[in-house]
Amino acid sequence: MPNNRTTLIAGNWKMNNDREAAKALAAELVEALPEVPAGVEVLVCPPTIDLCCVAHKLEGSAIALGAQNCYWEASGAYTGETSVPMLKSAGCTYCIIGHSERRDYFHESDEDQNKKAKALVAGGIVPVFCCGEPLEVREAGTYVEHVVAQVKAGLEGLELASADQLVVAYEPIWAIGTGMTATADDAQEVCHAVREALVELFGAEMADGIRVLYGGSAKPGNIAELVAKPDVDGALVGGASLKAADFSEMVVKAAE
Ligand SMILES: O=C(CO)COP(=O)(O)O
Repeated sequence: MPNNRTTLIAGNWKMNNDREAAKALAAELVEALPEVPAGVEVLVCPPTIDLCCVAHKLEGSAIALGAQNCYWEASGAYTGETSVPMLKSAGCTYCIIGHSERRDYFHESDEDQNKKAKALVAGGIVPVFCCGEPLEVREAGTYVEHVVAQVKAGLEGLELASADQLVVAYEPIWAIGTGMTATADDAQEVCHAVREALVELFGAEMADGIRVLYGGSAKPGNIAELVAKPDVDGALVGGASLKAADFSEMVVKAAE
């Protein structure tokens, strides 16, 4: 049965581009996507330092702005951190949390993600909550349990007034930046399990409206078959989001 979830194509620029390159990429995207196709929403997540200049370039466009990380306290002595109200005032409507790179390199826990998710929803920003298994868990065959446990730990106790207040992104770590995309069936299997976990957390009606994305070597050549799967509602794109031509092609293909 077709669902009424809007496909989300989100670019995670990670730690790439200086200020001028970030502005140029944003301007190229606005030019390439003067209108976003019906049924698709487009989001870019530049590095924190470039949020304001990219926001300026995106003004008046249909492309949304998101951050790559946040802290859960609103203000205070937290050197180097960025709060939810600060992101909001910079123009962000989304914020990625729990990316495997933050979990691995910066030792962020499920509990950290839970605090971030709650602070974001309370502050009116949509968390893009990432989950995904490393290669050894995939090979051991316990990846569904692994991802479901991350989802439950990261999102338990979160209070949602509507389904558009949360996005989940399934990103198998072995597929990130490796060129090894999960097959569309692999993506569907885990995205479906994620949705079942969301049913347990938030109830069936809410879970039916929450977008679940796939991420990991998503590109123009595989986006159509990924989003054709019933539980894959878009993609969180790394490398291919740094090229305006590739990213805009993905947006168009996701709409077809
Ligand atoms: O980590 C990712 C997006 O958050 C995926 O990165 P790639 O698309 O470069 O594999």
